[in-house]
Amino acid sequence: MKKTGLLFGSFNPIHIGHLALANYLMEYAPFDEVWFMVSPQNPFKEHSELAPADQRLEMVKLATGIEPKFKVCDLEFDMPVPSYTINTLKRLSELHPDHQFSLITGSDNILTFPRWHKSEEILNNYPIVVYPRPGYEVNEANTGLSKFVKVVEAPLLDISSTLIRNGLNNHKNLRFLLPYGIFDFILKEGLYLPSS
Ligand SMILES: Nc1ncnc2c1ncn2[C@@H]1O[C@H](COP(=O)(O)OP(=O)(O)OP(=O)(O)O)[C@@H](O)[C@H]1O
Ligand SMILES: O=C(O)c1ccc[n+]([C@@H]2O[C@H](COP(=O)([O-])O)[C@@H](O)[C@H]2O)c1
Repeated sequence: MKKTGLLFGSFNPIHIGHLALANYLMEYAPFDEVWFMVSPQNPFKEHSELAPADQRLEMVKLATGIEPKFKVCDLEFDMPVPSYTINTLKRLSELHPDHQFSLITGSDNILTFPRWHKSEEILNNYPIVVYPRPGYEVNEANTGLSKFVKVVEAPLLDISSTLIRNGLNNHKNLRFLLPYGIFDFILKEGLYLPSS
């Protein structure tokens, strides 16, 4: 069985915080592979704040292509929106019986987890690896999900896609907060600019 970590996200856009985390967990969880699952529509996010899904996917491919143990998954592109994680997990397990999937998620997301669609079913069937994000204190006791959730320490960069979008919106050059090639892609495609 291939131990596979699933990093679900909107990746709006992908930034070096995502890559650093995936890299660290690949080595220290450890995982044989980390799959970046690009969600076209997070059930909790406004459609209007998201760049087109195809361009977000393209950026994730561009950013991760250099690492053979990173895979990009567009399975949710052919599934109903919004993207409910339980449906994707079930589909993945059917398609890849030789993989043992774990969900990787930040403490920001685990705090809303009880409101996720069929969250109990996720808990009962998939290990969840949670890492703390600044401002979202979490430990095995306060998640209330202790039995199924493993909290891991990972070095984190205090960067978010929101910070990137806001900066770009203010004409800031944030080239080095983004994986190689992504800043140029964003400029070329005219994403996240005041006029777009
Ligand atoms: N700097 C970071 N370090 C570690 N994990 C991160 C970081 N930024 C995001 N993540 C995690 O990556 C996953 C996908 O995140 P997402 O695409 O929502 O990025 P985000 O930066 O949180 O975006 P936004 O600011 O738009 O909400 C989530 O589990 C999130 O917790
Ligand atoms: O399944 C749900 O009910 C659910 C509720 C909230 C978020 N999610 C998923 O969690 C992932 C993280 O989203 P984001 O936008 O914070 O990167 C993304 O894949 C969402 O579709 C899933």
